[in-house]
Amino acid sequence: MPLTCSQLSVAYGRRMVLDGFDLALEKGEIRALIGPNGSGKSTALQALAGLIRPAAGSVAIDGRPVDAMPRRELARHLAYLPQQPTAPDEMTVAQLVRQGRFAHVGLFRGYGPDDEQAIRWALECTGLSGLADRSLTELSGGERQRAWISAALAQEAQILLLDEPTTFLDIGYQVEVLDLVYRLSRDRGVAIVMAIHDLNQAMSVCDRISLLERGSLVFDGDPHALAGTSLIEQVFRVHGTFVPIAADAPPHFDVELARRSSFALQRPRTASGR
Ligand SMILES: Nc1ncnc2c1ncn2[C@@H]1O[C@H](COP(=O)(O)OP(=O)(O)OP(=O)(O)O)[C@@H](O)[C@H]1O
Repeated sequence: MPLTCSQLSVAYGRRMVLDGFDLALEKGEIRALIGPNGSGKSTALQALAGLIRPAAGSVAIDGRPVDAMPRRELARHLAYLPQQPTAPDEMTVAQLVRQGRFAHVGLFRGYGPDDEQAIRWALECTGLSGLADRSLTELSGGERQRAWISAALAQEAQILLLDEPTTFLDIGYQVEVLDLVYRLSRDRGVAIVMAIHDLNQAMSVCDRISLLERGSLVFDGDPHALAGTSLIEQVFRVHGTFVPIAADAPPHFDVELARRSSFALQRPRTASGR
């Protein structure tokens, strides 16, 4: 079992934002973390990455607690891509991706052929080989997103935590990233947890789905099982139905667009009538 956590809870100050979160991530599994804004997805990913000290519970990789693991060793097992990563403006794509190898090089071992190959592979996978010498400021939002994905890939970790990896991407690159995630899991046995807002992409690509509501896990199971519940409607406060799309694929959620507003757009008139 590459990544596990049990009864993981995180508080910011006195406010508990993740409460009793459980995960048992298998080798090669793709797990979607879904839930409304502010439900705790990013917090869960940060806690899984060992970046936040939990108020309770613990995270382990192959049974070893991550908080006892030296950072470099942890980075060889686990790559984490936050929602809004930052880097110095002048950094080039190649430099950023090169940094992804930091866990594999050290005081006594510089960059070798293996590292150069991993960097080339990571750039190719994200279609960035031609932009390697561009600085990050000279990229579009989507290209920058792919540069960060590339850096995470160069890390060649067996566990990949991705926080909304398709957010800034056009539909073509969204599909490419999801295909890449699928190939990494199936061909290389990489276990992936990704926070994602597109429910139907999660239904199509992921083996299992964890649904969070106000910091609590309200569902953990496969997409077919989720489609058998009314949780999506309840948790996201929408109307819709799951509709079949193909015999061998999980159904997709067809949301009903009510074209109604829950708040008045018209400003109340004053006594003067204006
Ligand atoms: N550094 C912080 N300090 C205090 N509260 C925080 C901090 N980061 C997040 N929160 C709060 O914790 C809760 C969970 O936030 P989190 O970012 O994990 O949600 P999320 O599900 O990833 O949301 P989104 O879909 O909007 O990205 C929210 O109520 C948020 O306001």
